[in-house]
Amino acid sequence: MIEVQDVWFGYEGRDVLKGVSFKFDGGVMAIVGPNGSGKTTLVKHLNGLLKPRKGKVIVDGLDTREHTVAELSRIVGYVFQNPETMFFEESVYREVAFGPKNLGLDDDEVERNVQWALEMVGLSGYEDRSPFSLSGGEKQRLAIACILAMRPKYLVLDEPTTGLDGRAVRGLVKVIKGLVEEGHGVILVTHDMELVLELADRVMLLREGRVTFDGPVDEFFSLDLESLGLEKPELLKIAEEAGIGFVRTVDDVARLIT
Ligand SMILES: Nc1ncnc2c1ncn2[C@@H]1O[C@H](COP(=O)(O)OP(=O)(O)OP(=O)(O)O)[C@@H](O)[C@H]1O
Repeated sequence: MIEVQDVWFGYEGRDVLKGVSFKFDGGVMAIVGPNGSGKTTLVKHLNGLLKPRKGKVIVDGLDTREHTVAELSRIVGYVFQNPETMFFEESVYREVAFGPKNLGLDDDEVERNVQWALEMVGLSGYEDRSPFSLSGGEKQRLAIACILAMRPKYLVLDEPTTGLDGRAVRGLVKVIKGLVEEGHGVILVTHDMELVLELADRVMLLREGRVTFDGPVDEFFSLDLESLGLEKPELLKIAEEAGIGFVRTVDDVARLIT
């Protein structure tokens, strides 16, 4: 369980998070909100990269103030925005092995974790490739594998679809669904409403450092999104025009109109 209790945080004396609270115990939660509302700042608290000025973050019983990022990263894995900037090894294998090696796992365990992580993201067979030679979508999946290889229970993905084309996004959606099936809790920070519709069970809306909505995905999409500067997914607009109510996928639409 991730518990965020009345968290306040600011940069240079300016408050960016103003009393954020929520609990997360699994499934897929999307964190959405305008630019600068504090989404990245909030999720950096979940593995201890940032510590609250006031309030608490507890992950599986550990207070993030009392534990290192390395310890907390075994529970909450954080995949950065623009992950390609973090690659530095000459091969995909070495890149993915870096995290588990750093945790002090033995060679067999490192090998097992790397193979499992690459398989989960559909990059088995890419071990000897240079990370820099991969496509945008493959780089995003490699970044996920690097974090997965440390076997965290929860995964935080910060803007994972930025710069990806439709095919790469579909690959990523498949990866995330696979992780959820394996019992991982996933927190998605995103502006991509199509992704929210397809994947999220729950949506949290941040505005100016405060949670202004936290509820099920269908309730979220019944809000006046335009006034929040967010675009309703095309699929939902079509479903509304056809009078079939809330749907999440094209398959739902097909089922409901036949
Ligand atoms: N290291 C930093 N130093 C100073 N100010 C920062 C720093 N990081 C973020 N900020 C400021 O804090 C506020 C919240 O930023 P944050 O990145 O958390 O928002 P966000 O909701 O993730 O935005 P976006 O959707 O644009 O990624 C912004 O005003 C930003 O300029």
